[in-house]
Amino acid sequence: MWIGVVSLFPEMFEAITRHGVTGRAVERGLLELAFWNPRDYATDRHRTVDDRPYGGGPGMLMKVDTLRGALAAARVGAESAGRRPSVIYLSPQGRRLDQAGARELATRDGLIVVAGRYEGIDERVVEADIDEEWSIGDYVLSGGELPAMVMIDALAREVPGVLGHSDSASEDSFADGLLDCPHYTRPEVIDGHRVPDVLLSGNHELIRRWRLKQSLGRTWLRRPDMLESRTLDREQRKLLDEFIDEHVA
Ligand SMILES: NC(=O)c1ccc(N[C@@H]2CC[C@@H](O)C2)nc1
Repeated sequence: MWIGVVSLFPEMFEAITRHGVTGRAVERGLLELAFWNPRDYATDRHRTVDDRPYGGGPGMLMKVDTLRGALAAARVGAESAGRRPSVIYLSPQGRRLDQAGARELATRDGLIVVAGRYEGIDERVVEADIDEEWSIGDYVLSGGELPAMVMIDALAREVPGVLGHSDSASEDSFADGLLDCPHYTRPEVIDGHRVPDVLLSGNHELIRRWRLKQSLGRTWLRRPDMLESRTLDREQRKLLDEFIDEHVA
C-alpha cells in the first residue's frame, strides 16, 4: 500500500515507520510511505507556511501556495509509483473512521494524506484538491499528523500479509464488529485471581466458543449499539443468551 503524506512535521511519522507491526510492514515493502513538506515549497526568505485568515479572528491557516506545491509534488510521486490515489484530509468535520472504514481505505489504489496545522486549510483547497475528509473522533487536535498515523496504522493492519500469525489473534472472524474477548498470559494466578479454566483445558473448540461468548457478552454490556446493526447466527444467539442469563442471575 502506497501512501503519500503532506505534513510540516514528517519526522513525527517515525512513530509508525520505525516501530512494531507498521515498522515491519515498511521494512517488508507491504507499506510504503513518502513525504512532502509544504515548507520545502516556500519561496520567501523566512520560508513561511502559514497565512492570516480573511475575516480576521484568532489563529492562522496553512499558506495556500506552499500547501498546494507539496500536494502537487505528492501527486507526481503517486503517478511515478503507478498509483491513482484518493486524497484525504483529516479533520473533525470528516467521516468517522471505524474498522469498516479502515478496511475500505486499505483497498484504495494508494492514498495521499494531508495533515493540517494551525486552524486548518482554505476551503477552496478542500473543494478543489481533497477527495475525502476523515475524522478519528469528535475532538480537536493541534495537527492532522496523529490522526493520519492512527488511520494509517488501522488500515495497514487490513493489508494482506501485514499481520503475521502472532499478531493476528485478535483479528479472528468474530472480532469483526464485536468487542474483543478478555486475554490472559502467565502467571496462572495474579493476586489470587486465576486464569479461566477453559483456557487451560487445551480443548480448542471449547476455547473458541468461550471467546466468542465473551466477545458477544462484552459487546452487549458495553456497546449494545454495535449489536443492533448485526444479525447473530444461531450459535452466537445461543451463546449471548447464555451470557445474559448468567449475567442477570
Ligand atoms: N478528530 C480528528 O480526526 C482531527 C483531525 C485533525 C485535527 N486538527 C487539525 C489541525 C488543523 C486542521 O488541519 C485540523 N483535529 C482532530
